[in-house]
Amino acid sequence: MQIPLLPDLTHPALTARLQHLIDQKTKPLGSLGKLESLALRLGQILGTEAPQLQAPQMLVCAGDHGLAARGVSAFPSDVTWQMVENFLAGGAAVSVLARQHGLALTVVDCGVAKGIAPRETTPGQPRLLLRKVAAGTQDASQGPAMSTAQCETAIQNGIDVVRSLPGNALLLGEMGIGNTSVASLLLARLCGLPITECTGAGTGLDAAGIARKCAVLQQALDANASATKPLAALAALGGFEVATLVGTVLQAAAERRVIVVDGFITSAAVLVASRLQPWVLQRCVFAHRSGERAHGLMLEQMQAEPLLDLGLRLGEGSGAALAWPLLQSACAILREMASFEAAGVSGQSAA
Ligand SMILES: O=C(O)c1ccc[n+]([C@@H]2O[C@H](COP(=O)([O-])O)[C@@H](O)[C@H]2O)c1
Ligand SMILES: Cc1cc2nc[nH]c2cc1C
Repeated sequence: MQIPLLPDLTHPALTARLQHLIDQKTKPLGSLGKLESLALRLGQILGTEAPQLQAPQMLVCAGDHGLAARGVSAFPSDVTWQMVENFLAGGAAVSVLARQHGLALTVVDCGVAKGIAPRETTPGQPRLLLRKVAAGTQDASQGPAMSTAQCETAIQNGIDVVRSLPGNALLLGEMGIGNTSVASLLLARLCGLPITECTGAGTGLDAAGIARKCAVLQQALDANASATKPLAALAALGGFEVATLVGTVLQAAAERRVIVVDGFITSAAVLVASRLQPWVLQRCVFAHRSGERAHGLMLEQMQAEPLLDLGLRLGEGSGAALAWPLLQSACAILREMASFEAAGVSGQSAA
């Protein structure tokens, strides 16, 4: 496995030109709020004053977790494969939203416990890729969830999947019963935070359930105490879908694609990727702040400002899909909105 190298995208001349263009549009300075910083970022990522999003790809990575047997989720592991089938059949939230917004949907079996049967690819329909490293991870409360080799294979799978996809925008989603535990563990380990601050309800645990989850997660941290570096932490505490996502983030960032990050779990993958290659964050748009308690904390650790705050806590890429029209609008504003000069509108404020 070779971690892709990323150049720094900071380009003061382009940034200044983009900011000037945005400021000269027919509107009071700053009045389009976060859409303005979004437009600036998209221009920087795509390296142009006239950004155009092409062939957007929604990638949903799925995997199962040995930890789930310890009662850390409100749902059983079988829901992972059942939802994969639902994604492919077109009935899940992400299926509906991807259809609505014209996002090509690819579901990747990164390590679902049950065998997912291959199927024919029909153009315009959700696609299945089988990249299963193993049938679920080991129980991280007893030792490493993955071997180093398994973790590297999953990262490489993510790199290869992105290489095979067209377009210049990648929207990230995931599915895996137990994977809020993975995200909490990675946040605690990589940011040095107490597990109680990093742990929440996931699919719907009550207060007593969260307390039990915290106790199990503390055991996982203790059982993997020496795994402190990003890759070691990912192997010891992570999941196959999270490691695959790390690979997709690294590759998409290296190719200068726009990366639209969904919720708590996809953000955890970005956190790991950014510890391997800090410039990754320049290529990311954080779609929303999840209702999962520690997501705000995780975003703060990356100094990330999410676009939406709708109380979503579904995952699947649903928040990324919902934010997509904002990215399209930001590009259209940059490309099509008139300047004061072109429209003959007086650009001087009276004050
Ligand atoms: O994306 C989020 O912020 C998010 C927050 C809570 C739950 N989820 C989804 O719920 C599943 C994990 O929850 P849990 O309780 O099984 O750890 C997994 O399939 C995620 O897609 C996702
Ligand atoms: C039903 C269900 C759907 C999901 N989608 C993403 N995570 C999920 C978890 C559950 C339980």
